[in-house]
Amino acid sequence: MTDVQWTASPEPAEGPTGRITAIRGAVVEVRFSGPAPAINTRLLAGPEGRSVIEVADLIDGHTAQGLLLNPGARVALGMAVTDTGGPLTAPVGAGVLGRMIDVFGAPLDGKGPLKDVDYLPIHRPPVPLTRRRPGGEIFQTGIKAIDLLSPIERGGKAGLFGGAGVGKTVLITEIIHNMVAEYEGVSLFCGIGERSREAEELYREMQATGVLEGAVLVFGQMNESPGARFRVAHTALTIAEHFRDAQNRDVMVLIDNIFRFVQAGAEVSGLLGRIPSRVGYQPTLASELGALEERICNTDAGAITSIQAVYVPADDFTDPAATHVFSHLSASVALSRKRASEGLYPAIDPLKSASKMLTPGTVSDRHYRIAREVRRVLAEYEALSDIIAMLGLEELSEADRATVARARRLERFLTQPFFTTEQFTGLGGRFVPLEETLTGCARILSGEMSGLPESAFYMVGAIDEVGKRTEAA
Ligand SMILES: Nc1ncnc2c1ncn2[C@@H]1O[C@H](COP(=O)(O)OP(=O)(O)OP(=O)(O)O)[C@@H](O)[C@H]1O
Repeated sequence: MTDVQWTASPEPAEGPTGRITAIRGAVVEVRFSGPAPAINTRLLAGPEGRSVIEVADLIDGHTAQGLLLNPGARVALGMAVTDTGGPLTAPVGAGVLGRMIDVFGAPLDGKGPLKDVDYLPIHRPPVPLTRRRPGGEIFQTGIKAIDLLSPIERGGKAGLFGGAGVGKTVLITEIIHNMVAEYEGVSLFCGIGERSREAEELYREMQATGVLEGAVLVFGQMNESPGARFRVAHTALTIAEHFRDAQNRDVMVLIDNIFRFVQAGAEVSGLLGRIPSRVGYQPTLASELGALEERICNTDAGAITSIQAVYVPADDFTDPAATHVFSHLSASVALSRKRASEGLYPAIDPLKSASKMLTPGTVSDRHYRIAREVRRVLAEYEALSDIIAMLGLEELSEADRATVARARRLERFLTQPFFTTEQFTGLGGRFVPLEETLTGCARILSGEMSGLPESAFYMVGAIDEVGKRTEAA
């Protein structure tokens, strides 16, 4: 850990001191002569208080067990520990805009200390139900498959689910690209347990596209301690809540990857010697996730919209981490390995992706009808796929063949070149307004385009491009 780390938080109050009596990896036991500090209290140890410990358990009235949050810092038996009397704090206010910080609020961008910030505790109860406001509006992403089949709610929570390497990070970066520039609120990106390279790339890209000024980046990447990865989401949410509550602004919180939050919680639980629960996860999974997710909500002051990438271990969508995250969301976009292997990017599975916004009263009737029809045609195609594999297309009835023709064109039309993948696909990105996506799907569904080659529909933006492509060929 760097020197700036501990200077990021305000000066520790001169509180009661204790002594370290045991060290087990990142877990430290501290004995106080007076009463032990409360759970979640921040303790400081080592030279100039550089080692930050968060109290996790109380062993008896005088002894606390805590997690060392910065692994580079050294602690030793007998070392003095100061009780700061409060929890970890996060910097909030205009001074964090345009900055990249870590879980302690320390700058990671080399631009010097944060100015013009206050500090707030990172632990807060969720907003009571009476102060919450329902959403109801749709956020356009410009990504055809998402806008059509799992529209994202303004002030809602959306999850991008997928196994390793199916395109979660690419998709979330594209959403940032398409939405952040036009978004009038504050964007907050929280990186949890992913590669540091991705953090650096995102920072550079946001700087290059000029959206960094209205954004905050908070990182606890995979090289950080489990405690830091576990708490970084709380730091990020505290910053988001402050923009909402104190400045009445809308905030978009992008999290890559919420699974790593659950995973860090499992590591912390293991370090503290708690008995694991189903599939090795912590017994407190549901409450930990609930305490975090429930903080993301709308109030009269403003809306927090959140888009979260969710890693699905071994592509098993019944994994407890994935199902628990799923239960908090208003829209879920499932990425499929099969589609990725066929090059159908974004590899969104139209039948598994869903949104509670896709109901007649919320989206337009046209949107609802077309989305249902697209799903129906694709589901029929899937049901026919075994017969096609065994007997061939020729054995199908005329009506089924027409369905297959439409489904295969729809599948290709729902692919899209991304701005953020331009360097390696060589194709310019496309932002497709919802109306154009609907028109394209309606035309394919009507059968009027079944005469055109399937390849003409692959990696296009709006439907006019299909015609232009066939004319040029
Ligand atoms: N929309 C896309 N267009 C073209 N290629 C893509 C697209 N999405 C993903 N890919 C390919 O898939 C690779 C993996 O994508 P990405 O890193 O987003 O996956 P991930 O699901 O975040 O993986 P991990 O779980 O390992 O972080 C990319 O490097 C790229 O080659």
